[in-house]
Amino acid sequence: MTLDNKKLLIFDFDGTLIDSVPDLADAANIMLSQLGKPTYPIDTIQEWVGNGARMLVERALSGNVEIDPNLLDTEVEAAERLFFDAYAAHDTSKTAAYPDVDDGLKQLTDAGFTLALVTNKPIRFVPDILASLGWTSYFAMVLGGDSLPVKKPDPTPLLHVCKTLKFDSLQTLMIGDSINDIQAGKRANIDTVGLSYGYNYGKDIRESQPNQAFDNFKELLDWLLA
Ligand SMILES: O=C(O)COP(=O)(O)O
Ligand SMILES: [Mg+2]
Repeated sequence: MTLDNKKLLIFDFDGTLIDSVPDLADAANIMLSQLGKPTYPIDTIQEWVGNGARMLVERALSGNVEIDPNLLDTEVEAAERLFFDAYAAHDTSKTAAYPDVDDGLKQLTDAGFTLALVTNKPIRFVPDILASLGWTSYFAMVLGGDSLPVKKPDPTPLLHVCKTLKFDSLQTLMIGDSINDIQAGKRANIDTVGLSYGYNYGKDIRESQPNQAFDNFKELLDWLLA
């Protein structure tokens, strides 16, 4: 892979730019307590993040990354409402940018890259979190997990961003912490960068064979801005 022609950087959000698991875990545990169910430590809940809020709720109700097949839709929907209420009240309480991201987004913008955000997080939560970090103006386009009928690892959200912003897949780089980001990139014929510090079901992102992998945002910046 060469960086020469890369113009559009599509970033994942949770586990890539922000450490959001403390707030997601609090919201999941508030929901579980309200339902009289057992709560879980943050390290456990971290391994349930990656496929959007609905799946996090289903995994929390199951107490496992594998979803209990006996869960009822009505039960999940009621739990999801409780989770959404709890997360809306706490989506920026403990959420913080990873080191070097805040300044890095500015440096990448100044260097002429176009930035976009594609997260599996429900879109309703994204604008407030971006605003709380002062990042709204950095992103030419933002898609949430429910902005389109399908989410990552489906390639559709990435292809939709490329088409809307008028870049082809060869001009684009997908940067994320999860196998879902890497698979979406590969299926869209977009080169991928894996970041190892986020949430990937407890697995090393290098197992997903991204084109490049870095252990912190600073290394990514040094490579992109070299
Ligand atoms: O909400 C999730 O499950 C993961 O969100 P992400 O796609 O920004 O990592
Ligand atoms: Mg992520």
